[in-house]
Amino acid sequence: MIKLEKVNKYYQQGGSQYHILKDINLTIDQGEFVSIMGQSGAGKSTLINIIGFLDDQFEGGYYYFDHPIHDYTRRDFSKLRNENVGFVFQNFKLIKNLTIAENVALPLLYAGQKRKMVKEKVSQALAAVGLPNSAQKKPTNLSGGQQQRVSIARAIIAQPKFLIADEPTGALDSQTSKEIMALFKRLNQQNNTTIIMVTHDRKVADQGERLIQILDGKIIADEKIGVKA
Ligand SMILES: Nc1ncnc2c1ncn2[C@@H]1O[C@H](COP(=O)(O)OP(=O)(O)OP(=O)(O)O)[C@@H](O)[C@H]1O
Repeated sequence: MIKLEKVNKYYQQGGSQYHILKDINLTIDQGEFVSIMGQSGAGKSTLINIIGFLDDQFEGGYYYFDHPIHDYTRRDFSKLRNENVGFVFQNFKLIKNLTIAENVALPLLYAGQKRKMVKEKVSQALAAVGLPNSAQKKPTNLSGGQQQRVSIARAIIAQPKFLIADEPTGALDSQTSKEIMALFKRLNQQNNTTIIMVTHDRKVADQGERLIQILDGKIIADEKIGVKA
C-alpha cells in the first residue's frame, strides 16, 4: 500500500542545510499496525508527515497503491490526504467551542456530505469508540481518554485507508493509555484499519505488530514484534 524508496528530506535553516531523513526505504501493507520509535529529533514526525501526505517536499519515491505520488502536485496531495488518512494527535486537537458530534462530523462536512448522512455516521463512529452518549457535550466536559476517543472517531469517520497516530497516549495516564491502545487494536483487527503510530513508550509500541526504530534520520531496525490474534 505504502512504499517509500530512497526518501531523503532536508531542511534549510540560517544558510545551512540539514539532512533529516536519509535514504528511507519502507513498505507498509494494508492492515498492518506499525509502531515507530526513536529519540527526540530522530525524524519520526518528519517521516509520518511525508507518509500522511502532509509534506510533499522530499526527494525520492513514494508509491501509494503503486501510484508515483512523488510526482503529484500539492493540490493532489491534499485530496489524497482528505480521502485516505485519519490523524490522531497527542493533544487531541478538538475544537473547544464545537460539540463532540460537530467535531467528529468535520471531515465529512469538509468533504461536502449531506447533513442527514453525517448525523448517522457520527453516531456510528462514536459508538465504535465506546462513547455513545456524548454527542452534545463539549470537549472540555470529557476526560483526556474520552477526548482521545473523540479524536479517533473523527479520524475514522471518513473511512480512511490508514490512520497516523503521533504519540496518541502521550498525554494520558497508563490505565487510560491501555484502553486507548485496546481501541486501536480492535480497529486494526476488526476493521483491518492500517495504523502507523509514533510513540516514546515501549509498552505502547508493543501493542503493534511491527516496530520500526529510527536514529539520526535512518531506519536502524524493522522487526515483527507481536502475533496477530
Ligand atoms: N520545519 C523545520 N525546519 C527546520 N528543521 C526542522 C523542522 N522540523 C523539524 N526539524 C528538525 O528535523 C529534525 C527531526 O525532527 P522531527 O520532529 O521529525 O523529530 P522527532 O523524531 O519527531 O522528534 P520528537 O520525538 O521530539 O517529536 C530535528 O532536528 C528538528 O529540529
